[in-house]
Amino acid sequence: MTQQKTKHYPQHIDLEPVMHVEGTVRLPGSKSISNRTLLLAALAEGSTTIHDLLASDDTTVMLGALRSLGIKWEEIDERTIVVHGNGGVLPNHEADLFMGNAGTAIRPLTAALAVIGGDYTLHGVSRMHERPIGDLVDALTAVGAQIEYTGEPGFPPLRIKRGHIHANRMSVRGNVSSQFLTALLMAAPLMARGHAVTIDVVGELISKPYIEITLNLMRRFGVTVEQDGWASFTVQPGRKYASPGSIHVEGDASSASYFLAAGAIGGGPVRVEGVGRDSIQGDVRFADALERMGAIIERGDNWIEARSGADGVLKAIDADFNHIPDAAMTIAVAALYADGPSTLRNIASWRVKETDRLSAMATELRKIGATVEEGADYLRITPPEELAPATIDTYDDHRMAMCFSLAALDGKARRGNAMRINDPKCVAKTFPDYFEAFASIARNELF
Ligand SMILES: O=C(O)C1=C[C@@H](OP(=O)(O)O)[C@@H](O)[C@H](O)C1
Ligand SMILES: C=C(OP(=O)(O)O)C(=O)O
Repeated sequence: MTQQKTKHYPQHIDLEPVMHVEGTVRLPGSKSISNRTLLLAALAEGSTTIHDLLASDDTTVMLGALRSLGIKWEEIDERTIVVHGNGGVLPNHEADLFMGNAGTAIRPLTAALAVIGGDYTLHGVSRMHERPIGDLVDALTAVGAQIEYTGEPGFPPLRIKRGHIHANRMSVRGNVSSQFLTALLMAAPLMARGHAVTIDVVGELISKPYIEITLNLMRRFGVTVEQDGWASFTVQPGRKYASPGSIHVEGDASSASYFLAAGAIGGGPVRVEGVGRDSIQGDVRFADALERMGAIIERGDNWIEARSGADGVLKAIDADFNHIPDAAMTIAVAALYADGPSTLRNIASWRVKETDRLSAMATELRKIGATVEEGADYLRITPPEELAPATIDTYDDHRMAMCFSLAALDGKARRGNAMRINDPKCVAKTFPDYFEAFASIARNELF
């Protein structure tokens, strides 16, 4: 019943040093677009054919949840799914939903289920039970939702019952995760029955480009949100989701970052296909950061290409990465090849993702010889004279595994090394075939 095919991974992968990278990679579908599209299609009137949907752990849990809720969908082929929307009504009023570690599944579903009402339990892997959800639950309970914590207050698991929602105006904090605002926005048309619903953001809003993805996809499903800067968002009464008929999922711009960085470090050109200059994903701006580091970037409608600059040495960077928290992890590893210390600022949200990424990143970069200063919300990375071979722990975090594969690359300033990546199966969260794709751009045997 799940879409993702089971794949077998070894306990660790040993990467040989890579002398040169070059080639083209077709990206898997965007996780952020896939999971939003699945939920919007389920809530819409009519059937939606979704092309190039991501097949990974995060979409598998969303598809499984929709099926448990009584939403019908079928797989046409490996990359195409048809979801039969049920117009904002869920056939099953009771369900136990396993959400893995997918923030893009549990947060939007919590809001939608709390508004629709029923008897639902949402839980996930142990790390999911340490990832905050209190700001979203507070926003929903303040307008009449019934949500209980069955474990630690502020964290999943959750039990959602039928509440009495009266939401003309609601507010949510935006400084821990933008996914809470995304969740409320996607549920807002279900609340805007006979009156408008305004959502005010309290304090700072992080990861803003992800809100743009949400608004863009809601618009494609027929609901326009009125926006007052980043401070408040209004859905007018009577707006309902309607299927656009068919929708195409862009390639994942965060997944693109590993290949673009590879091209920038290891010669290139490396081209990614599936995202381009018109992408709706903020993470395409990762290419701008690489450009600042001296890489040569070219962009087409549906592709981006990176290669090393004229002297081949990456320039150190000091920048705010709040807008691209996921792709910024790739910059942290690219910084190993830079001509001086790099500073990644305003990335406190790293602490509450798949692992505490500030701490994990600092620990693993040090194994390769870097000097790392770990602040509350920043990392300062000074590359070593020479990179050391290392065994990298991945903390059940797909991005740790994917980023650190880059340290096998030969750069102009520093040579790559044999890298052992422990527990490579964690890449299945968003990119089950990552290591095959990485091997396809290595111009010597990788394994
Ligand atoms: O809405 C989304 O699709 C996402 C938002 C970001 O999370 P935060 O808003 O928690 O930073 C990002 O890190 C995550 O991978 C996907
Ligand atoms: C933070 C991430 O995931 P999630 O959608 O679970 O928040 C991520 O993919 O880097």
